[in-house]
Amino acid sequence: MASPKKKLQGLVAATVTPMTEHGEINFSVIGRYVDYLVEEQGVKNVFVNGTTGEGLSLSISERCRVAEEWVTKGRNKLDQIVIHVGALSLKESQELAQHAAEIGADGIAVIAPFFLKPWNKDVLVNFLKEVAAAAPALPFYYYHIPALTGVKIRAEELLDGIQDKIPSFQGLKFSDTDLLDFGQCVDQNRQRQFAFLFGVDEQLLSALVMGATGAVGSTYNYLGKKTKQMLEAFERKDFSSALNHQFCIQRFINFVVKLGFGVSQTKAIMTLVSGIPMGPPRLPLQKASREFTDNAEAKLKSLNFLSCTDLKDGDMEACS
Ligand SMILES: CC(=O)N[C@H](C=O)[C@@H](O)[C@H](O)[C@H](O)CO
Ligand SMILES: CC(=O)C(=O)O
Repeated sequence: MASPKKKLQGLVAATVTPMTEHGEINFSVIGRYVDYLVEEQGVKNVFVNGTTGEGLSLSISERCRVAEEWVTKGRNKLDQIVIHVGALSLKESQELAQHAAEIGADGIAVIAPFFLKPWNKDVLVNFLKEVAAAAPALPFYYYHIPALTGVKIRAEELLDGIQDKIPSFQGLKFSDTDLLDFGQCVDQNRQRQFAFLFGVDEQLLSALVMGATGAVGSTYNYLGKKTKQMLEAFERKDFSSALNHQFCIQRFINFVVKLGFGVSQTKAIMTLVSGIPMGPPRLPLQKASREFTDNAEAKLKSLNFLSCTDLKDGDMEACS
């Protein structure tokens, strides 16, 4: 699948990695997961082994097997499967990149190494370049997530001249709230066909205004359909509807953020909404509490985000 790819756009679900109660990867439900995303959420792109997928908590061989399962089960159903291959060890990252190419993934993404860190742009670009070179035919995306990596080199600075160093560079996954940096990434690269994928789901509308061409996020697993309504409203320049949709999504995210929201909670919500057992996360994460799940369920219902037969009439909060 190394032929030139059509641009990655629209929604991309950052997938969770299903696990058994004993903490082993539950490969057997990935086929159902693909069908759920496509049929129930209308989401046809996935980002595998990233933050939400606990990629950095998996062994290299587990990461390879998870990637293989998504590629196998997603064949002829998904549009694009991007594999996150970032690692602290350049060698491991290269091995994962090469593996992604061999199995026919559609792209690879890499975060900045975050223990021994690159302290300037040139060093970071050199690291990324070495990874990209292990899979030169695969579209390469830089995954900017400074709050988690602690690497705060601005994306705008990183993108300057990057294609000279990394010919397969295809875009940016921007998981930060600095819209000045994001806007300048778009503004300074208008002539290039880069994908600008935004990664803060609660602020996607602002990023669309700044020129985002798509979005990668955890909530598109279960709010994909809702978020598509916002994208469609934005496309037809119905900004007031688009804002209503964003506010509805924000009401949910704001609610769960206050309860404590992360990968564990995403797994619990996704289990609840899809009916597919995603299982607990792996240590150091802890399983979401029953109380969290009950509260999240009630909120999803009150916002009309879940099909529910016993909603009270005239529920003022419901979002259409
Ligand atoms: C840190 C993190 O996991 N960010 C995700 C993707 O980048 C987002 O999809 C968030 O989960 C989402 O925006 C909710 O805050
Ligand atoms: C959210 C996201 O993009 C990730 O899980 O990596």
